[in-house]
Amino acid sequence: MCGIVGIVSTEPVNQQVYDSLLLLQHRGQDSTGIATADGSAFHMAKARGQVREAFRTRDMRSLIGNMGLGHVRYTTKGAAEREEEAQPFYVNAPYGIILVHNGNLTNTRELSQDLFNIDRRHVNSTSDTEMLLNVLATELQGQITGLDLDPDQIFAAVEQVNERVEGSYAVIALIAGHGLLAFRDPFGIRPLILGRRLTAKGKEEWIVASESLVLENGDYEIVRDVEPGEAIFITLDGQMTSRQCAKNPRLVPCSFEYVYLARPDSVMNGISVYESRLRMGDRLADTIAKHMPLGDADVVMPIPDSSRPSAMQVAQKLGIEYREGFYKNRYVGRTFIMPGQSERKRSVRQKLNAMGTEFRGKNILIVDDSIVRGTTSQQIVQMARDAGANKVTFASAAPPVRFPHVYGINMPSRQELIAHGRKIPEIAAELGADHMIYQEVADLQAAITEGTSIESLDLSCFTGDYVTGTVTEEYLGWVEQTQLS
Ligand SMILES: O=P(O)(O)OC[C@H]1O[C@H](OP(=O)(O)OP(=O)(O)O)[C@H](O)[C@@H]1O
Ligand SMILES: NC(=O)CC[C@H](N)C(=O)O
Ligand SMILES: [Mg+2]
Repeated sequence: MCGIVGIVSTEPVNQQVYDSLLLLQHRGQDSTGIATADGSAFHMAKARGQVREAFRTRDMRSLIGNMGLGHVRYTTKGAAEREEEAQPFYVNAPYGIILVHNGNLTNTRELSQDLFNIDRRHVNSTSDTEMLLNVLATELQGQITGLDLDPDQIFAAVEQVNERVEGSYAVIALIAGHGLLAFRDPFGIRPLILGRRLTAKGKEEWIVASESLVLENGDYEIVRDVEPGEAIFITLDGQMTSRQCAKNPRLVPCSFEYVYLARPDSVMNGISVYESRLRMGDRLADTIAKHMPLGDADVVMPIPDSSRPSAMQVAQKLGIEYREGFYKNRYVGRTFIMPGQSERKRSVRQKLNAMGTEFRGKNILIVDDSIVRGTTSQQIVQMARDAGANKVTFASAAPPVRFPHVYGINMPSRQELIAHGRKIPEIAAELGADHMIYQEVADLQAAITEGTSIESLDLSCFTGDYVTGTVTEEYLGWVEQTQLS
């Protein structure tokens, strides 16, 4: 996942885009970029690292214009360390398009061949986003007849993009001299939400972003989530039109957003992330009660930050004291979304420290939101033991992650997943825990969708069922061989 934002205003947008990216920082830490449009001229600044360290005052000064977009990257395809693969990407024809993308395309092999052989386009990186941009540019080029561009032509181009591209994509693009285009894949796997506000002068401003907290923070009214398969076009003077551009749209949002990725204070597809985490805790407590004699835990402890709501709820439901025994260094970022296993491993130790008094002689029930590679949990169990814990039970608010996630989360190979090919007692042994308890898949689904009309979720990393057709055994093998770990 990455974080994206786009704004059409009547005033300069550079600071607003910057502020929005700061709020989306938890979605990507590898690199970041901002682009603005001033009339028909684009301005762009992108760099490796986090928002606060990437942009200088001189970058901000150069980002002039009343329409803009921004990106924070968590690499899933291409190289995390190469600055030229940071987003946004730009093509000069037709009109000039600049684009950001959250998601991951699963038919990049076919796309790169078609772009070269049929469309005669040169893609200068290994990024799937640059391919997506070139497909959009080709299709838009195919629609235009004269100098003008109308929304019908744009929507027809997005229809073609939806035909050619597979995987997950929430996209925002600026079309020079015309406006802002945003669209979401036919399954709405990755999030995108639309907001509006009036300026002091009574003019309408629009925003699209990955998460609702950005809208709330900027005092925007939440209009709605962009529908799966829907495209939205906002002209430079604030006229908004939208159209369904997919043949068979069906909402199948990514469950991992609710488990880990999104900020708890966001509402995504009408579901409060925080409340879904509380419900995960509720259901996990029932499973724990079934599998563990209650005397086996003196305290419930979260692994800060993401598991706090679920752990709190587990403690309350089981009537066990909630204690915070791990102190988190707030200056270390999220470890799971760091590129490279050695950095992730080192960061867990830097990030968390166990406070002896909370552990000595006690039976501890540790709750984390998810266990993926086991990088965090292995070290946590050891830290608990070193601090004098008696029994250590480890509970996960998500089911075992046994399959790669190919829709925008960097867990491409089965071998690196601690639960892959292991039974639960074997995972416990691997982590050094006395006992392990995982959320059931049906409970996770119910915890997220309860009280909504959402029928399906992307649960592929737990079940191995992929909603887009192209994810075959052969594809997964190819991803394992070629992608980052
Ligand atoms: O099994 P692993 O491969 O270690 O991955 C899972 C862990 O990584 C995440 O924490 P992270 O430190 O990224 O962020 P957080 O502070 O939001 O919990 C997640 O919350 C788990 O704790
Ligand atoms: N996590 C994401 O959304 C990543 C977007 C894109 N696939 C990239 O690697 O840059
Ligand atoms: Mg965590």
